[in-house]
Amino acid sequence: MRLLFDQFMKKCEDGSWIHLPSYEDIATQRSQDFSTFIHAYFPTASEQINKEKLSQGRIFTRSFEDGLGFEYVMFYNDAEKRIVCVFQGGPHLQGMPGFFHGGAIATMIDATVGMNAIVSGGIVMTANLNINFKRPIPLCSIVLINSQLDKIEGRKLLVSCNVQSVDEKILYTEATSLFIKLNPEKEFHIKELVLNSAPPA
Ligand SMILES: CCCCCCCC/C=C\CCCCCCCC(=O)SCCNC(=O)CCNC(=O)[C@H](O)C(C)(C)COP(=O)(O)OP(=O)(O)OC[C@H]1O[C@@H](n2cnc3c(N)ncnc32)[C@H](O)[C@@H]1OP(=O)(O)O
Repeated sequence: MRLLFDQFMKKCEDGSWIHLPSYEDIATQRSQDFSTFIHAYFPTASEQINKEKLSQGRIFTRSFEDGLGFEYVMFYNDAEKRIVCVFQGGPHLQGMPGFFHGGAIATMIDATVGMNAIVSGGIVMTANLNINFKRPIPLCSIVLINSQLDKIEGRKLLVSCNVQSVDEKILYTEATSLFIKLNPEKEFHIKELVLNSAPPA
């Protein structure tokens, strides 16, 4: 994992790739904006969200103890509209004995294509996610999740993705997704927010 991280960090040196911040980096810097964000985009639902619970909110993929759940880092290439996620799931993501749970794989795919759609299109939500599980992924192995923005049609963003072994010899999973941009008139400049929270390359 460290070796792959260093290889991608090297690619960041000429500015073609960007090491994306973790959700915690964004949340720590902008948690005071979360209520404003919810109120702007989900005015009806905002009344149903318990403010106390909101302050305890944690992104699902970062809610496990270190090393047991989702360990990952994402890199973004703006020119190619690609995000590569280097993912090493921990032992608490087991489904069939010895392999990752399909829901855990789906979660990481959603997080990766979702981040691609967010930096490309602003505030979006997943409307559809289609996944073909082609080979089981051995528990605790390191994989690459390669996502690509294919098309933007009005409010719709189509993002595809595959999950491969690090040597690219095994294709584990393929997915396509549809994201819908919410209330475009209330632009939240999420791309700047995400990129400005980026840790130094
Ligand atoms: C201060 C801080 C700020 C924030 C910080 C953020 C930091 C970010 C960093 C890190 C994030 C990590 C990233 C995670 C990513 C994960 C994302 C998720 O998992 S999202 C959860 C699951 N998704 C839902 O819960 C959606 C539920 N669905 C809805 O809310 C609506 O259905 C929605 C918004 C998707 C669309 O509803 P409408 O009312 O806006 O739009 P309509 O008119 O229905 O659809 C627009 C067009 O799209 C088509 N469409 C909609 N859904 C479709 C579908 N399922 N299949 C095909 N077409 C569909 C429609 O037919 C329509 O097309 P025509 O304009 O007529 O051509």
